[in-house]
Amino acid sequence: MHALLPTTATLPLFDIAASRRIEARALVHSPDLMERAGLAVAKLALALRRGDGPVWVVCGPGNNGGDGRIAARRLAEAGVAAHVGHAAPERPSLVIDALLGLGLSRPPNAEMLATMAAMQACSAPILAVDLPSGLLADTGQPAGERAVRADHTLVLLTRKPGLFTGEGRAHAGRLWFDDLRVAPDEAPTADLLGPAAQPHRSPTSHKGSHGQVLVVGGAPGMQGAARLAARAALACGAGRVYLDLLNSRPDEATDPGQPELMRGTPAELPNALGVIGCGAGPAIAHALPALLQQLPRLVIDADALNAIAADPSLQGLLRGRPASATLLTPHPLEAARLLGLDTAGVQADRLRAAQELAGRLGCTVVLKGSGSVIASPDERPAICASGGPALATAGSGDVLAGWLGGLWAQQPGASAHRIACAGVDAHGRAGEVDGVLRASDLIARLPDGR
Ligand SMILES: NC(=O)C1=CN([C@@H]2O[C@H](COP(=O)(O)OP(=O)(O)OC[C@H]3O[C@@H](n4cnc5c(N)ncnc54)[C@H](O)[C@@H]3O)[C@@H](O)[C@H]2O)[C@@H](O)CC1
Ligand SMILES: Nc1ncnc2c1ncn2[C@@H]1O[C@H](COP(=O)(O)OP(=O)(O)O)[C@@H](O)[C@H]1O
Repeated sequence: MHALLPTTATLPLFDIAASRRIEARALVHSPDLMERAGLAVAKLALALRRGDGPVWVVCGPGNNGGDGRIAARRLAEAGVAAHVGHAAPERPSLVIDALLGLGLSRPPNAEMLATMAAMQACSAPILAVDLPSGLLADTGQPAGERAVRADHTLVLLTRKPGLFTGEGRAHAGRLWFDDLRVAPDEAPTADLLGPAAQPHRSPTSHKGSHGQVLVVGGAPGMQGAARLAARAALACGAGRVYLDLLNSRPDEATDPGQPELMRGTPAELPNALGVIGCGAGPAIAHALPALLQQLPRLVIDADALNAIAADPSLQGLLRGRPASATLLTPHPLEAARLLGLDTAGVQADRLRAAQELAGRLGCTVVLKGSGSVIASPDERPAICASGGPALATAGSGDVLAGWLGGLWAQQPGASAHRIACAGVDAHGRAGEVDGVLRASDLIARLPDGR
């Protein structure tokens, strides 16, 4: 058993169907899986309980409840009072939530909701078994009006995608994992991102070796967005970074605070990697047909995504681009516009929404938000568990777009999917600070992308 985050390597995630298959095959050789699960829960409970009071074990009707009952027996064997039932004992030292796990199949009824509310009202920490009760393992959304908000979750046998995206992070608390000594014997449903290896930077390299980035955006009043993207591409290590500020005066400074940035246009830089849309406003719509047809690699963000959502002919141009040449970075509302859904429809199943969008438009998609999802045609999707609420600040998405552009400019042979995985994870890790972060500070925190 060990803490799951931060990850030091990319790890496999398995959805409910895959977890069931793995469990069924493992049970043939290891019929004592539930004993192992209960023992692991009891061990963690002993480490987590606060004070000397009894442990309250809330068991449901299925195997999740079975794990809880075994944990209660093991705790009793260790000399700790374990109270199994749906009413809280006096001053519990810990609550074990073994009400519902992988088998959650419908919104919890009133009785279940009342038990969940009673657990939540307890002052003792909550340890969820496998999943916080009421949270859907595949999507990270509550099945009904609420799911348990645990302080800790001990994930068993397989890591489930819903723990890392959508509402999963907010409900699971600190994540622990025990594989119950079973090695998964099928391909994962998705990857949980670990840190990417840094690309090599040759001692004889020169600025021409590290690519060109052209940032197109920053209409009057929103120039900061494009400047943040350009600064991030520069900080990442791109050899040359140019800005094309939309509707700017010819004598307007590109970025007074960043003298390394240069002015450039798509016509002058036909081989540059384009980062387009940051702070662009509606004016980007006119520039998009040429950008989509001319620039070999594109990171498309913000207003460029909205313009594409509103214009089927731009969607056609996007679909006509070569494979692995385009990376879209929508937040949930932008993704909803592109899919013709509302935001709730996207958030209801983020993995599926990102895959659907990637398939429809033939692009790599980074669906941003807690647990960003990376999806591409013909690639296994990935979920990024790094990042946190410090990233919920204006401009952090512009920094991401610029960072992705800077990484990709330096690695022209890498697929859009690989760049997205590497860049999103680095961006998330740089954003893991207590309190608040300004987008420009985020650039300083990002490791250089060599
Ligand atoms: N079988 C084994 O050996 C192992 C089982 N494990 C545990 O088993 C769990 C899965 O067990 P189950 O498949 O029995 O699933 P659960 O225990 O999660 O739930 C299934 C039961 O809950 C009921 N139910 C589902 N949704 C409900 C709702 N909204 N309101 C009321 N009742 C509802 C179902 O009708 C069924 O009776 C895992 O999450 C994990 O905790 C793991 O320990 C691995 C080993
Ligand atoms: N609570 C959070 N947890 C993890 N990442 C977050 C969170 N809030 C925001 N982010 C990340 O911050 C970035 C915000 O991007 P975006 O919404 O486009 O902002 P902006 O347009 O202001 O730059 C995305 O990469 C998103 O995934």
